[in-house]
Amino acid sequence: MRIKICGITRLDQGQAIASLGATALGFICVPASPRYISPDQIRAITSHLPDRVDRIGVFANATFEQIWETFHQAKLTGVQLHGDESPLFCDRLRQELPHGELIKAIRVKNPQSLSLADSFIPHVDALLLDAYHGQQLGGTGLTIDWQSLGEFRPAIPWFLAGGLNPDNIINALSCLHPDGIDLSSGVERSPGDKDMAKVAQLFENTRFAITPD
Ligand SMILES: O=C(O)c1ccccc1N[C@@H]1O[C@H](COP(=O)(O)O)[C@@H](O)[C@H]1O
Repeated sequence: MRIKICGITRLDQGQAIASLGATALGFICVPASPRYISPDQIRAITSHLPDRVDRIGVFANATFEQIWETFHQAKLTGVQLHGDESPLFCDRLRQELPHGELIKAIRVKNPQSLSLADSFIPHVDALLLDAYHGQQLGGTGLTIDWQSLGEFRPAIPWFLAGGLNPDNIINALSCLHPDGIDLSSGVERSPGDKDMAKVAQLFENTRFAITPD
């Protein structure tokens, strides 16, 4: 199972989280977010990470040019689209960033949200399900009703996100079997500042779900 820790803003924390076993780190490229980090600041972190760790930029309704430039400038390996991007937009990104992993986030509001997720399957590499919030796009700490995802088995890998933390992760993974999990606010002291004790606890509590290389 992949473990992505999102909202990284500090090199020391990024490196420590990679050492604990994160398979991916996420960087928030959404200017309105309190976890925003500039492309140059991301690069200062990504340049000092082990190659095995994926570096994912999180965007929401950004232009193609903004994503393309940030991807290269920040030395990212993937892009997470967390806004209202269309399948057509995903196709274009995939064409122009052929080596980048493309993850489409869907904010789950109702059963139709899962049909929307399915409609992206031919256009992206992975899906990510996050909780819906009326005003905020992500990093809300809200959880999805996991029971409502019982039938969700897309034909491509998917991440479970939304309000996950060291305390609820065992319960979440007893209900669902995602290919990956993604956490942000559940393992931080304040936006962008990770709580390393909580991150360590998370890895301890998910050890049962991690298959050795
Ligand atoms: O974290 C943010 O500030 C953010 C802003 C805009 C879009 C996405 C954002 N974060 C993503 O939200 C989910 C869930 O976060 P949480 O665990 O509930 O705090 C995660 O995928 C982040 O990448």
